[in-house]
Amino acid sequence: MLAETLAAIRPADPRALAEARAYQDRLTKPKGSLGALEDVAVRLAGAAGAVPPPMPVPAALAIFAADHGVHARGVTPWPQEVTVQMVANFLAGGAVANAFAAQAGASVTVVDVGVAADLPDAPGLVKRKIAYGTADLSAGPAMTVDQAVQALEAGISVALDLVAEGARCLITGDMGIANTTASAALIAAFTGRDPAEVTGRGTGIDDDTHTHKIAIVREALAVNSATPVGSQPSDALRVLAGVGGFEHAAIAGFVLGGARARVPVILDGVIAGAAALVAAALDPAVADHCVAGHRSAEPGHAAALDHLGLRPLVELELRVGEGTGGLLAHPLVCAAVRVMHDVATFDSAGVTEKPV
Ligand SMILES: O=C(O)c1ccc[n+]([C@@H]2O[C@H](COP(=O)([O-])O)[C@@H](O)[C@H]2O)c1
Ligand SMILES: Cc1cc2nc[nH]c2cc1C
Repeated sequence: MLAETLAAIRPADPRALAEARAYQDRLTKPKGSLGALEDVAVRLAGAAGAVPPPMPVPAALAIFAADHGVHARGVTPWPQEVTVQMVANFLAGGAVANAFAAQAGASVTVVDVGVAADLPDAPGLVKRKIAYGTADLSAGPAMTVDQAVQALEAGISVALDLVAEGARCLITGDMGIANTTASAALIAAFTGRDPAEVTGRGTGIDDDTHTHKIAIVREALAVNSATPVGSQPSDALRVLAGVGGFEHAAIAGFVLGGARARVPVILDGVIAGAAALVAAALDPAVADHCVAGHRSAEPGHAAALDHLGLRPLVELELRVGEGTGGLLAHPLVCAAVRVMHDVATFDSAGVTEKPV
């Protein structure tokens, strides 16, 4: 399924991109006056191969949940059980992501790809557990390449299923105590930045723990020979398996699945940024199908977005994950596309253009 998906992904359609850009300039507004929103609408036109692009509604949020062996190294103040407890909270509708999803009119699907506990069946829960958490990435590979592929394929099939059910915009979400450590390691590996530049404070840690966390990321990169990453897909898979998490792998698959279905994917925070680097290393064309919902407070997120060439729509110092930043950006993406559907042209409205 991974190979089939990679073979099916197409880059942005250059004709639709050019046509959308030219159309923006004919709408009744000064040229370029909608700033970055014009770029979003043009990007979606290129991704869909249509001008105007389809409205990105309804939206579907998928929260990929997993645990991390590196938790045992003291990289986060939170107990590992919070992952499974928050999964229950998402399913009961009580998390920030649920509130923001209600506001955005988005559905919420929770996917267990590696929580370190058994979960009872529940509406809205998709069970695709690969293992009960990863191994400690600072001691050796976090997972096998085979497990990484299984998690990628879980993400692809969740994306394709949501699109088959009618979703026309996919939003990435994550839950996993300690996953900002794996995110930092992936970002350092794929961007070549130093761990000290891209390792942040996650849910909130003191200076000593932050110094320790940077050292753990360095150990992880060294023990897994995770940098530099070569240009073959097998290199990307090896690095993902070495220092990633199951949710990173699944989110990378979710992004690939959206690109395959030509349905735009709004990326959330640093975990999604790290996962998108994996997806883009597997197929650079996926970036054309992504919108960066926001820029989180984690320093590695900006590094990931720069590497991907994506500009975040919202910057509110959010650092909760779950898909919250992606959900907040959804109405902006809708507004950008609606302009192309609803706004009159200078010709149709009889408005005089600026003399050239
Ligand atoms: O989305 C982000 O950029 C983000 C930044 C910091 C923390 N988080 C969330 O916090 C958890 C990981 O934090 P930590 O400190 O345990 O590595 C995980 O469940 C993430 O969803 C998320
Ligand atoms: C309470 C809590 C909620 C979260 N949501 C995403 N990551 C989280 C981490 C914690 C600790």
